[in-house]
Amino acid sequence: MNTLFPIFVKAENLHILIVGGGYVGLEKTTALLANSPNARLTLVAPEIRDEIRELAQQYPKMELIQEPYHALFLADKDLVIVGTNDKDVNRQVQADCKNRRILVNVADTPDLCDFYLSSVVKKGDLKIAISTNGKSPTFAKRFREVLEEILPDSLQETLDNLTAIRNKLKGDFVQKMEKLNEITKVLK
Ligand SMILES: C[C@@]1(CC(=O)O)C2=NC(=C\c3[nH]c(c(CCC(=O)O)c3CC(=O)O)Cc3[nH]c(c(CC(=O)O)c3CCC(=O)O)/C=C3\N/C(=C\2)[C@@H](CCC(=O)O)[C@]3(C)CC(=O)O)/[C@H]1CCC(=O)O
Ligand SMILES: NC(=O)c1ccc[n+]([C@@H]2O[C@H](COP(=O)([O-])OP(=O)(O)OC[C@H]3O[C@@H](n4cnc5c(N)ncnc54)[C@H](O)[C@@H]3O)[C@@H](O)[C@H]2O)c1
Repeated sequence: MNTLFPIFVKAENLHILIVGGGYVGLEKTTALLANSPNARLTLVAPEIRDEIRELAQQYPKMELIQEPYHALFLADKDLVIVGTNDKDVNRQVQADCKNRRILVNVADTPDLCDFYLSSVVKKGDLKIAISTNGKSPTFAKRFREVLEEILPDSLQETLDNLTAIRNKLKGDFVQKMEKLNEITKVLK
């Protein structure tokens, strides 16, 4: 059964810890910054890839700590993503997070994840997150490419127009809702 509940997080309101500075650390850092360039990120690992160091130079709210993980690094963190090449470390981080009620993603172990990252389609203000319930991240990536190809750039204009109409509409909540539903029938 697919019981995942999708939400859109204002990552800039959070302090996120990434544990591991290899390919997985790079992939998850890139995904976060591509969507939320103002997110406060701390990455901890004894070895950190050069590409991650370059990102840290471009994003002032990203901090690197070149040390092995310690539970003390969880202080003040809201969300954690772990992807080291040491399964015991990954499991320890997950257990420490659970003890502190911090949401955690263990990249290579879906069963230990409180949340998954998704493939993200972006057309201006429209954002679509795709998940396959962990079944095939590659399918999610390919489906993102399909949607990116077929969604027209004019979507932003539609959204801007609808915002303008929404702000101008008079009447109570129900009247506004009925009007907006009427106007957008052509989109079906
Ligand atoms: C969507 C995306 C978001 C992102 O990471 O930003 C994402 N993985 C992406 C790519 C990708 N990851 C992997 C490949 C190699 C091919 C393959 O295995 O398919 C490719 C393809 C590539 O890179 O081309 C390997 C892999 N991934 C996971 C495992 C462990 C396992 O399944 O057991 C392994 C095996 C590791 C090993 O073998 O050791 C697990 C997860 N990966 C997820 C997300 C979560 C489920 C999302 C969902 O519900 O669909 C979940 C559960 C946890 C998480 O990571 O959050 C991003 C595409 C972004 C884009 O381009 O749009
Ligand atoms: N979910 C995914 O998308 C995905 C994709 C590919 C691989 N994986 C899996 O994720 C794991 C990591 O892969 P990788 O390619 O990033 O490995 P990698 O070898 O490139 O990097 C491992 C990183 O873990 C760090 N590390 C090791 N011990 C640590 C500790 N005690 N504290 C903090 N950091 C520590 C290392 O310093 C290094 O930065 C592998 O098990 C791999 O199979 C997951």
